[in-house]
Amino acid sequence: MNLPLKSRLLNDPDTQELIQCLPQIQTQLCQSQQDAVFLRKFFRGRDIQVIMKLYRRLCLVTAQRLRPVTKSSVALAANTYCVLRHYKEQTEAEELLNLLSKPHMQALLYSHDNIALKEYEPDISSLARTPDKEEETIKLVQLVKSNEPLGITLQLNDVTGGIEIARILHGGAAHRSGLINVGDEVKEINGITFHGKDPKDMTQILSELQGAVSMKLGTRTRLTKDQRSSSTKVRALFDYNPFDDRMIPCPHAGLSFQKGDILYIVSQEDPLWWQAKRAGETRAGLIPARLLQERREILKNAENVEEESNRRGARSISPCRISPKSVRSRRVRKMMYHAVLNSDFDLGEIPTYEDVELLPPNSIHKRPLVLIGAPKVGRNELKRRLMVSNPGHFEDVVPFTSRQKKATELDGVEYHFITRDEMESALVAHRFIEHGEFKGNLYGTRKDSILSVINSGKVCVLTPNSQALRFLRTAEIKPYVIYIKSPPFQQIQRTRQRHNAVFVFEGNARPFTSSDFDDIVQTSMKLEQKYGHLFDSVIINENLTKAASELITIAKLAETKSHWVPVSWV
Ligand SMILES: Nc1ncnc2c1ncn2[C@@H]1O[C@H](COP(=O)(O)OP(=O)(O)OP(=O)(O)O)[C@@H](O)[C@H]1O
Repeated sequence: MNLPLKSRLLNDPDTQELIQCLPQIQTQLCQSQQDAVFLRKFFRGRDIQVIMKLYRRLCLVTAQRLRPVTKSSVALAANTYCVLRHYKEQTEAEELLNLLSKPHMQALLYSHDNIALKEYEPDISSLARTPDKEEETIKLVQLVKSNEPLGITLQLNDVTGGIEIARILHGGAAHRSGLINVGDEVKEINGITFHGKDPKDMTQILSELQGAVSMKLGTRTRLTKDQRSSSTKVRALFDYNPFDDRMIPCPHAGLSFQKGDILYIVSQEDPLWWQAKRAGETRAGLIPARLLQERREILKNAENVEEESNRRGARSISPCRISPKSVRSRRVRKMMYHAVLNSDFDLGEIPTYEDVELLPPNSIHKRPLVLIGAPKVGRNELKRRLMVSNPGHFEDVVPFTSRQKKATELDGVEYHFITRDEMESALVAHRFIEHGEFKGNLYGTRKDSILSVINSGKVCVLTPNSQALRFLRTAEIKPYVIYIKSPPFQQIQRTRQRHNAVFVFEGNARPFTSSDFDDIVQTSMKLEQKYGHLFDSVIINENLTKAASELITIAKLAETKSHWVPVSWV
């Protein structure tokens, strides 16, 4: 057991057997003495022995049929951590908390999940990291560096103490030269020795170089995998600034982006750090891979859940802060099926990246326009103005209700009137994209109403609640989502008061109050935060005439231009 690694490898029974068989093979196969020498050297080589050993271990593990108990130990640990924080005083809890917060434990759980999810590649290179001295070749590379970075990141090889090229950023100077590979050891750059130095200091030196750069690189005899190229296009579902990211190997090599940006993924070689660029750009930067971002979000959500439950706990000890009257009026408004900002809606969805593709315009399937916005921000006013701008081209859908028809109403005009039983069975069959109950009556918009407008060749215009986006964003409907955003408080107050705008609820009209404006501004912010990544266009509804004309322009573009959509829609 205590034999040095080399002797242990040479004692590997399978390779021993192979070596013993060599003379026999030699007489049958080898043409020359040179070939025989090569084969012997090859089988005695360290790499092949490591492979054999690994193979035998894998056979053993496969035979044992090990199964992971869970595939999400990271999330489980995060949840456990949150729960345990309430019991900090107890020694056992404190000990476990301490254990779970250790980076090594987190790394272990993270690796466990990767293996459980089979998110690994058989990379045996780390076992045979030291190249044989006589097999190492030195190459001299000359580049001319302008203001742009070289486009490489460095890492320390713990075994050799050398500094290696960890990544080559797609489109950067190093990538374009085609002369540098991942895994090359940087011996010298412009006469500065790199061996044994700190990669961070060396990265700094690299960034300061100007003009001709002479690099002395040690190349591996083993083949490094080519950077896997991929044409995946994604829409970012979160904002990212590499300089705020403590995990990124080199912030200068990062690519910052905002929610909704379209990114071209040029390499997914590294399971934690992808390389991406924007359309038209040549140089790529590092972005967190989907897997890494998901894990981060899971941890963040666990923290938020904990904070939320703490807040709720705090609220429950100070009841009756809101007067009974305001509670009642709030409840009445929430019961109507808009304005429900229910955080349960998106549970289970982790916003990272959405694979997208360009959808060309289609005169047969005109994409429905979906206006999303805070209640009373002006969606219906804008819809009305859009529809009169081109009568017969746009159409809205008539909702269904179980309420009694009034004498002044016509079936199929204000509503389709059906019985409660009919309404309920359609609900059970998931035929509604949104529904709600008000004063004992059901109301809702049916999916087939939308499809029938689409099939008629008209542009369907909808103003559903934001939660309906989940049911609308399908390959069948392919909606174009326009966010009607509130201007800041002072502007909304000024424009609405100048326009004598009224707040209508259940047929009763009254002037807007400051608290209504405040509600609109706050709800707008929350909607944007939660659904911003799903918006194709944004209109700020300050000046009504301007906002309406923007809507008309956007509607035209939605119909006549290609747009990025989830890849499954194309
Ligand atoms: N930019 C604007 N300037 C002035 N008044 C506006 C503007 N936009 C809308 N309004 C007025 O604000 C009031 C509310 O607008 P509207 O009914 O369109 O809101 P909404 O978003 O459709 O509300 P809900 O979603 O609750 O039906 C109306 O009186 C409308 O004329």
